[in-house]
Order: sequence, then structure tokens, then C-alpha cells
Amino acid sequence: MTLLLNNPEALKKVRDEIDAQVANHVRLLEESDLSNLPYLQYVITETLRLYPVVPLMLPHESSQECNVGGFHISRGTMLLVNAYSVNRDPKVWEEPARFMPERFEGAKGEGKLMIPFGMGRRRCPGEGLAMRVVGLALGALIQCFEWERTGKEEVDMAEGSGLSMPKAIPLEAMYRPRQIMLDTLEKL
Ligand code: HEM
Repeated sequence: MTLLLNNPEALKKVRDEIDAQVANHVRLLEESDLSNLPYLQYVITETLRLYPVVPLMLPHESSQECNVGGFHISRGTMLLVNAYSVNRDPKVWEEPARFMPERFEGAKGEGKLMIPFGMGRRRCPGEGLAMRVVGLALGALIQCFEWERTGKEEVDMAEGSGLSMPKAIPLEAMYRPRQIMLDTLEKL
């Protein structure tokens, strides 16, 4: 939501996409709509690329002696994978620090390594559920409310410390119900 507030044209694009999918604003977004909302998915994927929830993954241990990128790793070494850095690799991503959901449009993102959910055998088993829940929650907030920043300046994106990289300053934003959604909201 913070990235969308800082990129109002992307926020409008998501809202237009949802409005086109849920014609006449007669109901709340449903899980079955998500597959028809590609731009919403690109926004979430781009957010997880820039701000992976678990930037250093969970600690892993090498089960065998091995060599990674020229570094000798003994058996039993604790390994931390820097997903934050992998997801912003300038050799892979054009303007890696920029929020650009369009970079996933069509098949453009295919084959490019980003690992917000890890990879391999210990990859997050909750990925499918997480993507649906985040899609529904964010989509419904955008469908039902007008969102604005509290001031002219961009919302601060600095990261606080912690395993899950929280925002340093919690988001404060202004919102009001959209007129066209009032009937639907009243029936909830
Ligand atoms: C946006 C939401 C989520 C993100 C970004 C996320 C990310 C991750 C990451 C990065 C790992 C570590 C992978 C590794 O070390 O290689 C992980 C592990 C795990 N996640 Fe998630 N996760 C999310 C939601 C969920 C949900 C909703 C569930 C369960 C319902 C879940 C269950 C787990 C479990 C059980 C593991 C440990 C897997 C293992 O060690 O074999 N996660 N997740």
C-alpha cells in the first residue's frame, strides 16, 4: 500500500482493473476474480521483490561439503541467503531499486531469479495461500476506499530492523469509502 501511495498511477491502474472485473461495483472482490487481475499480481510480486518479508530467509545448514561461487563451504555450516540482494541484482533487473510492476507484464519476468519465498525443498509451502490472501486483502482495500498520502512528500520506505524487515515508520494514510461502493459496503 505504501508503494502504491508513492506511485498513484499504479494505484489507479489496479483500481481500474478491479472495477473492470467487478462490473457495476455490486459486490466485493472474490478469490475467483484474482486470476483475472494480472496487474494486481504484478504489484504484489514487485513489492515482494523490493521488500522480501524474510530478507535473509531461514537459516540453512550444508549437509555436505561443497563449493558455492568459489567459496568453500564445510559440512554443517550455517548458511543465510540474502534474498534482498538477489532480488535487486542489477545484472538481472533493470533499475532494480525502482517500483515497476510492469516489469512482470506478459512473460517479461520469466526466468529472472527472485526468491521472496525461498527455493528448493525448503521453499515456503504457504506461497499459494499467502498470494491469495494478500491479493484479496489489498484488492478489497483498493476496491472499497479512496487512498491518499497525508502530505505531498512520498511516504518514507526506510526499513526497520528485525527478521521480517518491518517499516521503520508505520504507514499513516488517509482513506474514505468510495461513493460507488457505499451500497455494497452497507450490505456487508
Ligand atoms: C507473504 C507471505 C509469506 C512469505 C513472503 C513467506 C516467505 C517464506 C520464506 C522466505 C521462507 C524460508 C524459505 C527458505 O528458508 O528457504 C518460508 C518458510 C516457511 N513458510 Fe512462509 N511465507 C509467507 C507466508 C506463509 C504462510 C501463509 C504459511 C503457512 C500457512 C507459511 C509457512 C511457511 C513454513 C511452514 C515455512 C518453513 C518451510 C520449511 O522449512 O520447510 N508461510 N516462508
